[in-house]
Amino acid sequence: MAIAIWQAVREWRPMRGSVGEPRGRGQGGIRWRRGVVKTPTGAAGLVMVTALLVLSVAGPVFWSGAARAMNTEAIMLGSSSAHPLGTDALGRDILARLLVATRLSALTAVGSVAVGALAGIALGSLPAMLGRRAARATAALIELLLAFPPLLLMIFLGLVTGGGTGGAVIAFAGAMAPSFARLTQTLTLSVTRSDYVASARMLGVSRPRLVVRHVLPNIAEPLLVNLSIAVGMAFMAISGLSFLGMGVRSPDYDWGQLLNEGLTRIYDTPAAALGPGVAIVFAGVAFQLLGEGAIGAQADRRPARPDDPAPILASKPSVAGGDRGSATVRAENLQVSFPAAEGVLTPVRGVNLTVAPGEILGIVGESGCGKTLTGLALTGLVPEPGVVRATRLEVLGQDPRGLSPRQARALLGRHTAMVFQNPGTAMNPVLRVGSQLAETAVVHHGMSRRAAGARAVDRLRAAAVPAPERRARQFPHQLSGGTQQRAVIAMGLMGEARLLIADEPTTALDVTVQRQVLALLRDVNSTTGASIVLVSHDIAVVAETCHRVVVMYAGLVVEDLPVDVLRSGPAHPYTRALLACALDMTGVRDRRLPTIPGRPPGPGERFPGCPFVSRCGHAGERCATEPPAMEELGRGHRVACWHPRTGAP
Ligand SMILES: Nc1ncnc2c1ncn2[C@@H]1O[C@H](COP(=O)(O)OP(=O)(O)OP(=O)(O)O)[C@@H](O)[C@H]1O
Repeated sequence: MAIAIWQAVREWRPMRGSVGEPRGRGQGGIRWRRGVVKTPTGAAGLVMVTALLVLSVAGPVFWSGAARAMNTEAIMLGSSSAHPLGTDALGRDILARLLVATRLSALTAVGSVAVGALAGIALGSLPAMLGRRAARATAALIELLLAFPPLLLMIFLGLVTGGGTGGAVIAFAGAMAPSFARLTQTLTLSVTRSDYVASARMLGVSRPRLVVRHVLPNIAEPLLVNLSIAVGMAFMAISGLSFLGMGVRSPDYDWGQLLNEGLTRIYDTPAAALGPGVAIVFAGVAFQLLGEGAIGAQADRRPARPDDPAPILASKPSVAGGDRGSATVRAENLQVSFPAAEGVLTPVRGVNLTVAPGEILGIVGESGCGKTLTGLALTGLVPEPGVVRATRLEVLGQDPRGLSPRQARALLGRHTAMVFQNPGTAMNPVLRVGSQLAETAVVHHGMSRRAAGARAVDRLRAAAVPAPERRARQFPHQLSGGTQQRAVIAMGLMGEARLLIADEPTTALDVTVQRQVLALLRDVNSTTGASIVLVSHDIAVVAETCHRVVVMYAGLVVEDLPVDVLRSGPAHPYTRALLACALDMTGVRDRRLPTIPGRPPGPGERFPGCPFVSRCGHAGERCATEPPAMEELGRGHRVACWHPRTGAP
């Protein structure tokens, strides 16, 4: 039994779960619970835990009479149909006592975990609430407590408290609290680095409130999983203490005490020891399975590996210094629809895309394929009465659809910048360029007008605007198109932009200025580490600027590929046709420019198979009837085509 306690306490290793992913309140929990039931281990654990719960409630109600009834004529009887586990030294039925003891065993296990977890969570959260020095001292205290072997700590606490039921509870709680404190500290740290917490902090939320409202709800899932496993361990450990005489004492009794009594007659009546032993193992396994099931459910909720983009750039530290591991943008089954006289129009029919930190993603496709609306949906700017739906939509860790105006300002205003096609309309014509830029810093960063003005000039310089001091004093119409676009990009740089969405930023510019603006975007990306989504109908522009390209057709992504694969040979006939149509300035000048015959389906049209079928030279029967699923071709290259091509276009 001592070995069992040792293993129970020693094997208690808190497991980390997924954190920092803000979910719609309640929804994540429901999916989590459903996930637990769906996994075989989780379902088995749930059934076993429910059985234990029922027994701990019903046991004392139905069997306490039998458990108490002494019978001097039935002392120390062996197993029989009347007493399956035999009787004890006072002639009491051991099975009845075992069933009755379920309640106390469960109460002590759950109670000790509750006390230990509360103490651990409180201690582990302190570093995030306190000032730097106090936080360091708390972290050191956690380290110190962790240095004590949990078994020794438990026995020590058991002895100090004088044993008994309360002593056993405190002993196990004290042994597990340091591990829980460490777990909470680690999880809290990862969440406090995320942008939504940074935003809340910048908005003046106090540290304790930050932890209670923003951090703890986001780490609740992994904590709960570990709690479940800890309860299983507690059953074994506290039974072990009782077995050793350091836990529950007469006249109370739990499974450990019954095991102790049974073990003295293991050779005569093995069932008397076997019964409590099986009960302890059953409870331990039940909570362990439930915890494992919850871990499985968490893992299932994470996106499948192939959907994760292969990072093309090493992730640069973002300006905001935030959640570096996660994607800047993640959209799954993104749809944008508009009510219309002829029914609902859905120009964006189910886009999946991910933008990694520091990545430049190009969205390319013919006019009307839904590129702009996709970009607008990411920034919460889809015009009324447009409806945005998505299985998952995250921009810098938050769903732009669920944000209050204040939150949207904090997220989109500070960390996201939009560069529009027409720089002339992107700036207020009656305000000087410098004061427009400064406005952003005053509103979002509370800068003084003077400091904001100085920053505006600095940012104009960073965006390679010539004579920035003079330009800052001018009105937008006094600037050339290229300089206007630079000024708009500079406006995006006023905050701590981690995501720049540039929608056809060079379409209104001549070729020379176009190249300069694209070079500036690449520059911004490499110097600030900001991710960029570049929307363009021009595949040559995208190929020149981006790390990765998403090709859209009729509101769907038909190909998602690294730019070198785009150059060497994309797989979708549509992408290949787009490339073939691209203007080649070095090519033969009198060559007739190829076009793609036909037109894409409109936003109100339905198609049972591939949307490109009517224009594709390689289409087969299946293409007209069955929509092709996105297939992984390796190296982050995915294509939705029944007949993907290979080789140079
Ligand atoms: N407010 C709106 N109401 C109804 N339909 C709209 C609205 N905005 C866009 N659409 C339709 O959605 C479709 C996709 O528009 P979107 O601007 O996203 O395409 P795009 O690929 O960016 O094209 P372009 O290159 O011409 O800008 C178009 O057919 C357009 O008519």
